[in-house]
Amino acid sequence: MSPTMGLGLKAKSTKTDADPLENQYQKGVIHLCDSGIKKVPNKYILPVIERPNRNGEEKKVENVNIKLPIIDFAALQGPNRSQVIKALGTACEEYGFFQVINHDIPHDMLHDLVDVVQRFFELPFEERAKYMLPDLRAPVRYGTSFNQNKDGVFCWRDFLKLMCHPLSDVLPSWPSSPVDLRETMVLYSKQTKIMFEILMDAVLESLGLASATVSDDEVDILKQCEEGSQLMVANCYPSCPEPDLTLGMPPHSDYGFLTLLLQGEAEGLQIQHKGKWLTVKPLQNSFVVNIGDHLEIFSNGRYKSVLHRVLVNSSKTRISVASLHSLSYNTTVRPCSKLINEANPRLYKDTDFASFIEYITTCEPKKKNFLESRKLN
Ligand SMILES: O=C(O)CCC(=O)C(=O)O
Ligand SMILES: [Fe+2]
Repeated sequence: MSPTMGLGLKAKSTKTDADPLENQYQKGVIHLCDSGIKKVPNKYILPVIERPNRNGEEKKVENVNIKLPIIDFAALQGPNRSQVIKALGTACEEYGFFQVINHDIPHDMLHDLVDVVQRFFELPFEERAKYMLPDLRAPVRYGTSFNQNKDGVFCWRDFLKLMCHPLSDVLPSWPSSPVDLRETMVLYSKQTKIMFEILMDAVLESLGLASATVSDDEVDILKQCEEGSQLMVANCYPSCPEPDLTLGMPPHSDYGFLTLLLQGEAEGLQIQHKGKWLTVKPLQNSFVVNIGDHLEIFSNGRYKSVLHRVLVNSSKTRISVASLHSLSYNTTVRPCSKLINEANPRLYKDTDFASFIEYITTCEPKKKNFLESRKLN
């Protein structure tokens, strides 16, 4: 007899009650949809409390659509910069999200990117499966759900993650099919990196850190961003027969400093604002930018990473491409010393990208639980 049984504790069942289709789900939702399913399998059905559109009132479109604060990228670099910086600071404090227009990334390039990503997701499963690697640090990773090794309920999403730094090291691992994928994604990653650096500079200015030599040891944070990490995540959310039962992505915050998101015409992204889920209205050729956990830490809580999630729909596949930027793998992220004083004591411990990866290897990512684990007291 096991030593715990006599104490009335339940012995762990040796019976395997694994779903026989578990293996199938690991292959992703595109694969699942290709098999012609008409209903959402239990594996994807959320508990009622976590489902979208729980009450009819949330369906009244006029109540839920939101136009995010707009940041004019061209104006940011012109004579009205100080006004734009002010608007940026307000957007960061009130929403944690903003929409960037008038940027200088050619629209053709955005179109080509979405097109090549779509063609990647349309490749035969065996071709995509070459990149299904369990190691979260792999420079290229194809997968499904949010964290398929940990998620109890699966999300209605497949993804391709590409690390972008250092490019010459990672590029040979990127998918070789479609043939134009590497070239298109390299061009795009370089453009988004430049845009990130310009936006970070503006964010620092909005925090009153114009000099940019701001970290404890007087290391230039912008320089660290320039040498930092970039992860591109292409998301595919196939149309779903019962979209009210599941989510494309669960509520989460992004780990880095800023995320630059390109979404197509299909709605789906929702952000949490004042306790409500609001749908971000897509604006053609613009970027949705949001604050990640590392910027929340760096700003010592002045700018907060905001929970967001993705709804799926029954009529069309949705594609999005997120570019996540932070410092390099082992560089410490800590609250900026100039933002700490008696009235604003230090709120967070030191962290880095490596600790985040370690955390999600061992815990189910839920909402902002990584950031919570970095809070002092
Ligand atoms: O697809 C979207 O709209 C959002 C994607 C997202 O939140 C992410 O990749 O972290
Ligand atoms: Fe996200």
